[in-house]
Amino acid sequence: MLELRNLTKSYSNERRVLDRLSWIFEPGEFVAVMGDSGVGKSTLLNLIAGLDQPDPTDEPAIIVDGTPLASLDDDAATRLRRARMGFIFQAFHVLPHLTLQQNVALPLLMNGLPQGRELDMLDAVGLGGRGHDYPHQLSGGEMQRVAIARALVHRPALVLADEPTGNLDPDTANSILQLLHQELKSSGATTIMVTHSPAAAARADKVLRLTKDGLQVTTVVNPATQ
Ligand SMILES: Nc1ncnc2c1ncn2[C@@H]1O[C@H](COP(=O)(O)OP(=O)(O)OP(=O)(O)O)[C@@H](O)[C@H]1O
Repeated sequence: MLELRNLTKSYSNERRVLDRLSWIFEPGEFVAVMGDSGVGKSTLLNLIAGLDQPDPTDEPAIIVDGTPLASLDDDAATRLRRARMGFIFQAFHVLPHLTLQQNVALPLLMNGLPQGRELDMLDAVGLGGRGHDYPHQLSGGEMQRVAIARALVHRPALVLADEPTGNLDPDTANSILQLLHQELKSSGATTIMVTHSPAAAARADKVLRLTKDGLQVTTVVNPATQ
């Protein structure tokens, strides 16, 4: 589904953040990415999302569904991102001037898909009946639920999540993770979740631990994820 080949990223010719990282993400796999602060976890997500460019290499470094990202022009990359990816990023805030229903419907609108599924998604995340509310009327946990609904509404093949429970209390974080896990498994999306939380990582099928020297892989044996 997604292949990384010798993915390398340096900022301003200084230290390399990612150094020849290679990995294959299988369809439907839920993978947690962990590692020390500054090791390059968010950089990895940004590169996969096409929000930042890797160092140039001879062979393609990021291949999505067999297509090298670097072979796409800006328009084609935007279309791929819009149609095939869902984001749960702090930077992709829920838009304050749109209702929850309008926020969740945005990916449908942008992909020219029929409207309607946003209501099912709001129901699925426990916010059915609140579609006409505005984001400022929500708690932090509810806001994350909206972000999850919006990330999944257009049935993306690849979901990228950066610390989806980072600023939530443990109980809320746990219920959000449970919800995310359930929605991801029912949609069959490949998921890459950056997290510092061992509890969050324990829900994943695999944990990639980025280190300054390379990559360690832990396979999480968690009956709840099978
Ligand atoms: N735009 C940028 N310009 C220069 N350096 C950057 C830029 N973005 C990130 N870095 C540096 O790259 C390194 C990796 O950053 P990144 O945000 O990917 O780390 P992280 O593993 O996600 O960290 P954390 O767990 O603290 O969020 C850091 O040293 C950071 O300062």
